[in-house]
Amino acid sequence: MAEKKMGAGLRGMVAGETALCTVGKEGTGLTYRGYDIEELAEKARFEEVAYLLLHGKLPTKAELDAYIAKIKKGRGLPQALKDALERIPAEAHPMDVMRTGASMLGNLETEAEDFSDQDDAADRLLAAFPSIICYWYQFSHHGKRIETETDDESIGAHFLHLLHGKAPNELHARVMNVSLILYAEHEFNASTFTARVCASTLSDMHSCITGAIGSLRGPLHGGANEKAMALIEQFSSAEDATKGIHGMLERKEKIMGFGHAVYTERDPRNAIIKNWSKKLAEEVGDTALYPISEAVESVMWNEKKLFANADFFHASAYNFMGIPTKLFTPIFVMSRLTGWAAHVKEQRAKNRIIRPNAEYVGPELQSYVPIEERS
Ligand SMILES: CC(=O)SCCNC(=O)CCNC(=O)[C@H](O)C(C)(C)COP(=O)(O)OP(=O)(O)OC[C@H]1O[C@@H](n2cnc3c(N)ncnc32)[C@H](O)[C@@H]1OP(=O)(O)O
Ligand SMILES: O=C([O-])CC(=O)C(=O)O
Repeated sequence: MAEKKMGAGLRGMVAGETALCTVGKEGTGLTYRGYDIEELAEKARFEEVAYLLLHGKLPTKAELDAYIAKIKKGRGLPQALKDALERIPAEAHPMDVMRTGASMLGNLETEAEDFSDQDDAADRLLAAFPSIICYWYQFSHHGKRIETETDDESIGAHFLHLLHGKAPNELHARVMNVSLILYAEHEFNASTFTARVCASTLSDMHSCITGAIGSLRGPLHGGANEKAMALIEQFSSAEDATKGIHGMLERKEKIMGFGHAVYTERDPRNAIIKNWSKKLAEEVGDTALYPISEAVESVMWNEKKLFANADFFHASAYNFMGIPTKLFTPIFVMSRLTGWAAHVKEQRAKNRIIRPNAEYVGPELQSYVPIEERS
């Protein structure tokens, strides 16, 4: 019997099982272990969601307190890692810094071969990522060697504190919390699939995460939030954006932060982050970025029936909190680490090496030609 031909990009193919997440059920849904994203974004702390993904259930109060204490303890960086970060130039892309940080930590705190400390490896990366990116950023851009151990209760506040040198206000801490929840998990997206393929060879946690960071970096995936910012910044007003996007569509250019491989009607994360972006716009008195973003959204829907994905309104939201554009995708890493590591654990628990086939489209069998006879 002929094998079923794969769709381009494996679109629509079921490539394995997961108990972690449903994406696009009935066109729009998103749940983490059965909990709806809208409810999690409204009521939960990111640390609870991390625990839910990594440990299979929402934590009790005592479990959450212990988990937060563990994360706080993991914020310090080994000297060898700081030395490595100090050698990375300011011009480097921060996603490359994240990739190096994960990999270097794997050299210094290698996971046990039997994976008995896989939870510790994941929790350490969760705690250390904000420290890694901010240590590098502050050293390379401002010549400062910062102390990365803060007393902030949340991972989002810890990041903003290290970035701005002071604890964030309540609104900013809340938006970071929501943002980290929204980005935490998304089934078999490209970066998570990368992590699972790596895990299926029985490789170590740090290799899986390092590979996943590489996949997330691309502009068709996590890198889209930075590209969305660059797009919005091109325009001076909502009218200018409307005209500009029409022109881009006529020229068949891709509009970053729109479309999705799975959702067909809307990305449920968009309305949530858009709402918070609006609140931030009011806080800073913005009269440009938010209306421009809405204008882009409206043209994309009216002209192409393409909706904003999770990345689009994250751009303005992060900008309003004073986060440099090039640090946008590293925030995605700080969050998605939880989904990646949970998938690594899930893959390991019921493993078979992931090794699909390819349809061969190359030349027929041919004879080797000695080099002196080749034209
Ligand atoms: C958190 C995340 O990772 S979400 C995704 C972030 N990425 C982006 O925002 C990048 C921009 N978007 C895209 O490139 C795509 O929509 C993807 C990568 C997200 C999904 O890709 P696919 O599932 O392959 O969608 P596909 O490319 O088949 O889109 C269908 C049609 O819509 C068009 N389209 C899709 N997205 C866009 C877009 N952002 N701008 C303009 N046209 C688009 C395609 O060109 C295609 O048109 P065609 O049939 O005439 O060729
Ligand atoms: O699911 C995808 O393909 C991309 C995405 O939205 C995510 O990873 O959050």
